[in-house]
Amino acid sequence: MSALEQTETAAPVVPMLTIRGLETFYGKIQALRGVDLDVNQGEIVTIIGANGAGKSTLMMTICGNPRAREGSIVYRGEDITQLPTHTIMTKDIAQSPEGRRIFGRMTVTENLQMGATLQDEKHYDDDLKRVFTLFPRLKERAGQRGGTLSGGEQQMLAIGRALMGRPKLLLLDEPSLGLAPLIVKQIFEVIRELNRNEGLTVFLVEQNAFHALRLAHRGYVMVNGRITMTGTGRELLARPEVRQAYLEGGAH
Ligand SMILES: Nc1ncnc2c1ncn2[C@@H]1O[C@H](COP(=O)(O)OP(=O)(O)OP(=O)(O)O)[C@@H](O)[C@H]1O
Repeated sequence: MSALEQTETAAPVVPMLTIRGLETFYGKIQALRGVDLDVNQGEIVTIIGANGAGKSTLMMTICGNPRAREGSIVYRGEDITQLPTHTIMTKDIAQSPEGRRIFGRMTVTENLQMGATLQDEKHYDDDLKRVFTLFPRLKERAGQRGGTLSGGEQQMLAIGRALMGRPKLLLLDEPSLGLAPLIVKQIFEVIRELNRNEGLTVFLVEQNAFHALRLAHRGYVMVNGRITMTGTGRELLARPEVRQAYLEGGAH
């Protein structure tokens, strides 16, 4: 195929998130060191790395807390680097944070309602139905308090709550953390479906490199606040350095 044919047939790349030279500090501790990263519309992009590499900090910096000291974050053409978190969250970005942070005393349905507060009420019934279809376990436990759910159900609830905000970009921080392999598989399958069927763009922070790189179109490896490698999920999975550091002996 000629280069021209390739250009004609390839789907256009539409940048969704463009991060350049990002530096984030906690007091004197520098957590991000000149991070460059791109997420295009319709992609699943993952960032993998060891404990303390800076993955969560990157995700939180995208959401404005902590704020970047240097560099820029452009979301769908708009520079959001210095915007407050509550403003960023009105821009069709939803986050499912590490540790889930669901409301333990509220029921499953009430938790989901909290995710819909910025949405038009007319979508509510349909959106609730959609989350219950994606995660039938949540439907079965609709009236149960969040704090009494299993870890896997809490993770489904955190993702479901994020989806109630009708995001165009879904940020997921370690959805596999502490979960049994079968539940991880189920949750990742839902993320794949959302991406394939609805074109949802996903940015996924993960320590579980095996699952994350199999799911993602592209991945980044972070070491000590720096991006050290990038490639397609498949390319990274095949690299000996990645296998040695993040796969061999690891639980997957
Ligand atoms: N609130 C904070 N105050 C001071 N230092 C922090 C704070 N949060 C994170 N750090 C430091 O910033 C660095 C990056 O941490 P971060 O949580 O982003 O890493 P991570 O890659 O997400 O790790 P994990 O996979 O363990 O969640 C670490 O050295 C950590 O100790």
